[in-house]
Amino acid sequence: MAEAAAGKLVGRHKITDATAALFADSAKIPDRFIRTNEVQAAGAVVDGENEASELPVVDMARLLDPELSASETAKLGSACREWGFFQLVNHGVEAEAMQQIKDSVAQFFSLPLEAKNTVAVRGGAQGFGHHFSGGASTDKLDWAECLLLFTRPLQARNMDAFWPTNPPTFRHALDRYSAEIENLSRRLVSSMAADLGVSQEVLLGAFFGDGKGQSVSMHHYPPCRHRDTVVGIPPHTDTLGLTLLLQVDDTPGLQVKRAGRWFPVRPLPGALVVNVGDMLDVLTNGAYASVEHRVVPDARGRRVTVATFHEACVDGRVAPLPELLRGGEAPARYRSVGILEYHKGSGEALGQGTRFLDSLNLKA
Ligand SMILES: O=C(O)CCC(=O)C(=O)O
Ligand SMILES: [Fe+2]
Repeated sequence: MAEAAAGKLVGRHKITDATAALFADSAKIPDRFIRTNEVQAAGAVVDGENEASELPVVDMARLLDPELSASETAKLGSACREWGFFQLVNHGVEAEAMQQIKDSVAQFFSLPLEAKNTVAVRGGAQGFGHHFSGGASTDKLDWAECLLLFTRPLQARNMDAFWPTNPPTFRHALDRYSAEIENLSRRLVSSMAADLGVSQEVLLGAFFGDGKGQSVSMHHYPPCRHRDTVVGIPPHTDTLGLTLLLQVDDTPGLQVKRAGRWFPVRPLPGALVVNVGDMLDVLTNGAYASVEHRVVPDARGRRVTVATFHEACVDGRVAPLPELLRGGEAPARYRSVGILEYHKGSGEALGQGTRFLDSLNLKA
């Protein structure tokens, strides 16, 4: 949900003492958090026991193996087209880097509020606080705390203001994890280029060329005794290009929408959950789907996650890749938009509870 420019347009609230007390004991939920109507209107949840409801699984080791690569690339492509989501196993992120970021983020969220508020939001996108507020329920709050930080390009980091020094491992852990995830994303995007039949150089440049942004959004969803009345994160699509989600514990909560119903994601041990964001949907001219998802808090366990977002554009524009339009032979599904207008538009849309991608759709 995070994007660089949105904070200027849509506010993020600080976490208050009253909210911290509520998150520690959810016996009685105040009005500001009660969203029963929204929860009911969002639709039915599919029974997670049904095997057919499982998210596709993609194996990075197979993508890199010359003998297995072709079939695994096809699997990756169909996951991005059909679901917009998959679990990535054997991703190769160093085990120690994974453990460090998990421990550091979990420890940060366990601190008293006063310590967390040393890196509180200050009117912009970054820092510790609630999610972006706005949309259909402007006055309502999510059942979650969030620490959002810009990690790339390196000059976008505002370490003094927003990077915690408590726990002492935090900054190093995030720096290392950010680099690991960028490297992994490069490998994934290369395989996506192979699946799409477009130049690897162009797609890699779109994501990782000079100045391209990476941001990391860390979430803590406290348990809630009245989970059917509150919202962890409301239904949304990710406005940037590609998201890789690390689930720190095995508490479920993420749900993906498919054919009008919500499919719970059951975290595979050690896997990352990857999803297509709106920018990649536009770049692929709609071939890859940016799909709605949401988070429902658990009744008993807390849930901690680390979502890493990468933005993507070509020559400063978010537009279908010319290769996919085959010199005008294939109709463009989306109009082209400059990156600044894109960020501004998605920030405004978020505030109005609409989706900026829809305004780019030429077929709508
Ligand atoms: O925490 C999660 O499971 C999902 C987070 C998410 O969807 C987001 O930050 O955009
Ligand atoms: Fe998301």
